[in-house]
Amino acid sequence: MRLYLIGMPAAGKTTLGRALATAYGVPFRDLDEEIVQREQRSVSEIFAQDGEDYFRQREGDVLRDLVETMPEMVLATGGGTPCYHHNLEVLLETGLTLYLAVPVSVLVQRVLAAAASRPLLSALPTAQALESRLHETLRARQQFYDRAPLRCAAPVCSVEAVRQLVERYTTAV
Ligand SMILES: Nc1ncnc2c1ncn2[C@@H]1O[C@H](COP(=O)(O)OP(=O)(O)OP(=O)(O)O)[C@@H](O)[C@H]1O
Ligand SMILES: O=C(O)C1=C[C@@H](O)[C@@H](O)[C@H](O)C1
Ligand SMILES: [Mg+2]
Repeated sequence: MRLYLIGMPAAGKTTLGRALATAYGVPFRDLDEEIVQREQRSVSEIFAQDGEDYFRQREGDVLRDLVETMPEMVLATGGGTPCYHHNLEVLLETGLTLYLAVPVSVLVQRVLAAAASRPLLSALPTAQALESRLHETLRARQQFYDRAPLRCAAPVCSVEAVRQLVERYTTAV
């Protein structure tokens, strides 16, 4: 099986993705981490040195490479992945996509709690500025996220809850 997790920054894609991969006994991949490994520099460095367009190009290429080489995996995508370079079509056509729908208020708390790991977002001057930015980003991305066949709306989405969703979906289609 190929299971793809999409959603906003700090939605829990990496955390839940790892746990799901263990539960299903398939390899876990994190698209941001794959890009970092191949580029030998952090996401922030790539953005600062070569710009977002370059990052999005790399993101699309690495996604396609992973899909071609990994018949089974749980993949945590980057927050913007489904919104660029027809990546969403790649996801929808090659695996099962789950949208982690987490309220902006929860995302704000998580970003503030782990500021060091998200320098771009946590550089915003106030919690209100962060909240506005996340609302704005979500508004633009919702149309992409909503095309996922599976959605987990609780702020805390358990491995068991996802397994049931997947089971129900795969027996219904
Ligand atoms: N189900 C959960 N309940 C509570 N906290 C969680 C949960 N899942 C993740 N977190 C916490 O929220 C933060 C973000 O989680 P994580 O890094 O998995 O998100 P992400 O979607 O991969 O983010 P990014 O888009 O930045 O890669 C982490 O600090 C993590 O410990
Ligand atoms: O939401 C976004 O646009 C991003 C989220 C991260 O996962 C990284 O892919 C990068 O920082 C861009
Ligand atoms: Mg992540």
